Amino acid sequence: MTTLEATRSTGGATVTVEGLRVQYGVRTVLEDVHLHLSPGERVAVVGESGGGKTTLLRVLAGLTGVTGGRAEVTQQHAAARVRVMFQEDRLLPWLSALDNAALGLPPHERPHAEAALANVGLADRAAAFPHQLSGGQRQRVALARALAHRPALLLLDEPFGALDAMTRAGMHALLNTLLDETGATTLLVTHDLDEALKLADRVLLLRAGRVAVDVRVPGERPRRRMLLEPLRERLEAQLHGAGPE
Ligand SMILES: Nc1ncnc2c1ncn2[C@@H]1O[C@H](COP(=O)(O)OP(=O)(O)OP(=O)(O)O)[C@@H](O)[C@H]1O
Repeated sequence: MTTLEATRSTGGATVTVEGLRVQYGVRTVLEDVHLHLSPGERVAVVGESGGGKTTLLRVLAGLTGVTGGRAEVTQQHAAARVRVMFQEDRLLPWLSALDNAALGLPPHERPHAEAALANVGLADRAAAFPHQLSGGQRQRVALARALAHRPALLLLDEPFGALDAMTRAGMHALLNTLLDETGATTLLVTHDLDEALKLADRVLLLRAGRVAVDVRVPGERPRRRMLLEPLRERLEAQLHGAGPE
């Protein structure tokens, strides 16, 4: 088994969201959201702060209940494996990088964690504890942990928000390679339009709890930045409420 085979998911999940409504008390955070993700599709969700991005991700993770409508994550008509990666690495300080990557896996699946750690370039730091690793390395362990579970749906909530620009660029390249290999359906919440355009095939813009824009990113990956400039400018304007929808 090669390391990439070990972390390859069994294909991507299908996500179906219909008429989704989420309220916290009297406050409506998501309203009449419709969304369909095909297996292997990569979608970025952008939008103003408080627009409901994280809430949508949490609904798909099963962490937040819905008030109305439905949200389903399936694979071949069964519930699909879902993993979430957050802005904070959420590593346990008393566990080694490998033990963190293997957290929650049954013992016979531990080789998947070893393979995932190798895939993020940290095979030689398997015995290191989180405090002995840089911020970028810790996020790579967090990514390895998510991938070791071979998720059919990978949910990323501002996963690189706390990293410096250089480290973030390295993570983008790594994530693109690993996602190509795993085939997982991916939903990325980000504030960074460049990150969205680099990693996703489709960008959703949430405004006031609704999908205001749902646009396909043109061209094949890796995409030339210059070709994306018109879409970037359009999304930038829409993000700040200035552009037409
Ligand atoms: N558990 C909760 N109880 C009450 N209100 C909440 C809860 N979680 C989120 N909210 C509110 O719901 C709204 C949407 O929050 P959410 O985190 O989904 O937005 P977001 O688009 O991800 O924002 P940001 O970009 O700032 O992270 C916000 O106004 C937030 O204060």
